[in-house]
This record gives sequence, structure tokens and C-alpha cells, in this order.
Amino acid sequence: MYYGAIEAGGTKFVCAVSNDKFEIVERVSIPTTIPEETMEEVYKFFDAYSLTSIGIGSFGPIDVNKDSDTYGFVTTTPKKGWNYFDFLGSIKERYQVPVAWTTDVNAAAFGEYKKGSAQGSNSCLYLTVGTGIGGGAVVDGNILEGFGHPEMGHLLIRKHPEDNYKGACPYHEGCLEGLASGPAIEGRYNKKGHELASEDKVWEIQAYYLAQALVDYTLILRSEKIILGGGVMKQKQLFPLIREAFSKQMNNYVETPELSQYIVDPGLGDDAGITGCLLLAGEAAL
Ligand SMILES: Nc1ncnc2c1ncn2[C@@H]1O[C@H](COP(=O)(O)OP(=O)(O)OP(=O)(O)O)[C@@H](O)[C@H]1O
Ligand SMILES: [Zn+2]
Repeated sequence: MYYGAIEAGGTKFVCAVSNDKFEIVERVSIPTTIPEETMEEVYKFFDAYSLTSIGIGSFGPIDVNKDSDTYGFVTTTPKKGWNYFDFLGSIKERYQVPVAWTTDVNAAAFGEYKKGSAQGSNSCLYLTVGTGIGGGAVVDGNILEGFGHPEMGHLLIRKHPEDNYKGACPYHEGCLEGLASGPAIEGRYNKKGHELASEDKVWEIQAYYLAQALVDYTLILRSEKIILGGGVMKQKQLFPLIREAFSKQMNNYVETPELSQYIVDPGLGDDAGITGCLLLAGEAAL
């Protein structure tokens, strides 16, 4: 019995097959080019297995609304060729098995909830800070979705008084993603995040922005854990800075778990997403 998983990112697709204990037996990484090419490689990988079910966690925005005509599509992405691509439909046509369909960050939140940092908790939020910023949440084992999936990266936030950078988001300029994503750091300093590792001011400003978002998520959701992943969060010095800024900004308004247990890194590391996809495949098979 095999489960299939696709963590579909903007730069690469990670595909994996696991046994019934969710132990990965094979995985591949496929560059995200155009759907015709990328999907061909995906099929080549999965065709070798008789799969019970498949879990997809995709880059977005995607349509998760079952009543919509474009349910299962990647929708308004600027990524060439993927605009209104029927991702779920293509997979269902190729493999006649149950398929779970959600965002990459929802899948990562589910992975962390079941097997990572939020194991044993009743709820969690997963935020990735990378090329974009996106978040997903799980409450009592259910992924939080409504009319659509959450877009936690585009919160409107307060500017740091010493930051003159106007922001990189084509829709909102200085939203969270516009000010705190990897490309925003690069746009502000003309250097990549990892080249700025020892520049304290960079991370103070970064923590100021991420903490604001975490305050907002806390006020709305009151999740038991907030898990921060993605390339920018490889700068581990951010964690204490974010907790400190969070504490100041929240100013004891609501109670949270102890901050070192509340704002944490992914227990599954870079495997949060693919693990979540496998576990969602498991749920889809039930
Ligand atoms: N060690 C690091 N320190 C600071 N910034 C980093 C580091 N590693 C990567 N980044 C930044 O993170 C961004 C890339 O994010 P990430 O590695 O999460 O990939 P992604 O492209 O967002 O993911 P996907 O392929 O799933 O779409 C880049 O802007 C990069 O400069
Ligand atoms: Zn925005």
C-alpha cells in the first residue's frame, strides 16, 4: 500500500511515495517550469507505483472551494503557464484514486500538527517566510478554509520608523510579504538575506514586522503553536528577536503559551510540507 505526495512549490516540486506507515520509500525533486514539462516528470515518477491515494500541497493562490467552477485549479499566479491550470483535475484524470487538495502551507501545518512541533497540541499555525510569505492553520485536526484558503502573507502592517523601503508587493506595496519576504530584504539592502546574517539592524526590522503578524494571528486564532519555516527563518537569531518584539507589541493583552514554546521552528524541518501531503493522502484514503 503506497501513498503519493506532491509538494508543489514555485521553484520545485517535491514528489514522494510512502508505505502505509508514512515512511518515505522514494522521493524526487522536479524543477517547476511549465505544467506540460513538470507534470510529465510527476507522472513518470508516480506511474511506477500503484497508489492508494495522493495528497497535494500546492503553491497558490489555488481554488479550494468545492462549489467553484475552477475548484482544483492554480488560479491567479504570475507564474508563466500555471495561471488557471487544472492541477487537481490533471492528477485525478491520470490516477483514479482519492486526492487531497490544499495549499503548501496548509499541508505543512498539517504535517507539523501530526508529527512535528505541534504534536500533542489541538491547534497550530504554520508560516513560511521565503520568496513569498504564506500561512496555514489546523484546528482540532481540520485545516482552516472558508470561501477560499487563508492569505496570511498579505496583512497590512505598521512601518518600522527607520525603514524607508516602500515594499515589494505588486498589490499592496508595504504589506507583510512586501516588507518581510526574502525578496523584500534583498530589495531593501541589495543583498540576499544570508549575506546579511551579522547585520543586527536587518533582523531587528525583520522581527518587528513578523512579530506584528504574529500578534494579529494570535488575536484572531489563539492557536496553541506558531511554527515559522521557510528560507528566511534559517536565520535562527530571528526567533528570540521575534519573541521579544511580540511580547512588547502584545503588551500582555492576551495570554499565550510561554513564548519559547509558542513561537517555534518546524520539528520536521524542510520536510513539514511533504510529510503533511503524505498524511493528507492517508486521510483521503479513509
Ligand atoms: N539562510 C538564509 N538566510 C536568509 N534568507 C534566506 C536563506 N535561505 C534562503 N533565504 C531567502 O529565502 C527565499 C527563498 O525561500 P525558500 O527557500 O523558502 O524557497 P521558496 O522559493 O519560497 O520555496 P518554494 O520553492 O517552495 O516556492 C529567498 O529570497 C532567499 O534569499
Ligand atoms: Zn501584498
